[in-house]
Amino acid sequence: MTADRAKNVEPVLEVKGLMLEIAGEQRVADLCFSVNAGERVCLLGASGSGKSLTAKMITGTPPAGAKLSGSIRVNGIEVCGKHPVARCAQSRVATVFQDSSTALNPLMTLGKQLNLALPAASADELAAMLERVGLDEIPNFAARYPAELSGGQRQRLCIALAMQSSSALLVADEPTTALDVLTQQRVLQVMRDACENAENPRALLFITHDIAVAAQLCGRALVMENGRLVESASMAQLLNNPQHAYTKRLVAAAKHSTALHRNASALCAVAV
Ligand SMILES: Nc1ncnc2c1ncn2[C@@H]1O[C@H](COP(=O)(O)OP(=O)(O)OP(=O)(O)O)[C@@H](O)[C@H]1O
Repeated sequence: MTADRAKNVEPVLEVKGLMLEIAGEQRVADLCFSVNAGERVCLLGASGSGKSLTAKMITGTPPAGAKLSGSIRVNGIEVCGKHPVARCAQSRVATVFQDSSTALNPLMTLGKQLNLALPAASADELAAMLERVGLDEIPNFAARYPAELSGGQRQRLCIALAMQSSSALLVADEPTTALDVLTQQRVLQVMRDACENAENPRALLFITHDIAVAAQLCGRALVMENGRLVESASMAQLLNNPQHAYTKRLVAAAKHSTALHRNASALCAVAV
């Protein structure tokens, strides 16, 4: 199968009957879903519901000793249980994880790491990339080491690098958690643009427990509870007519917090 045919005909990500067991305990059970090119899908769920383990199986980095079964196809190519370096270029996954501290080489300057990661990029292209994620105003950026950035700055750099990769699938696990609200908006826009790229539309699996952030970015939602998928719907359906008890609680809590924000803004307006 050619890359073009795979891109046009099959979903970029197709998960079927996926299971994961750690030390004899089932942590993820019978997952089935798919994500098409250009689609932004969020994976929601409470803490411990299995979102990160699902992301790790898709990216090829499950915990050591975990037992996987089922199927994960990226661009039509089976990758379940395959380490990232054993995957062919077409089936590689660009990733951004919650903790950016391990994604960069602590002993190499940022300039060197950018040149290694993107050898064909011109100085202008690198500057534009840094500007998109708000890192362009940091003095002596290229000469700094990762430890000389804040956690949020490191996270933005990792997001920018993932966006530059040619992978058709991006898996982002809580990528905006460490960011302030304005930077978060900027990063969401970068991810939106990467998926909507007309020449190379990407599929995004966005993992979060924050339904408000998910609603800004994603058109479709999957909800996990206790390692299982309990709801799958368009974002609009999920917000207007949640079906599962957990989703109902999540939506009600998000609406309550939005109402609180609205009241707080009204109070501020009165105070002024
Ligand atoms: N390496 C591991 N060894 C044993 N159990 C694990 C391991 N990693 C995760 N688990 C367990 O598997 C379950 C799912 O974990 P996972 O990290 O996928 O949750 P999550 O939905 O991403 O939660 P959070 O939103 O808090 O990040 C949890 O009960 C967790 O304790």
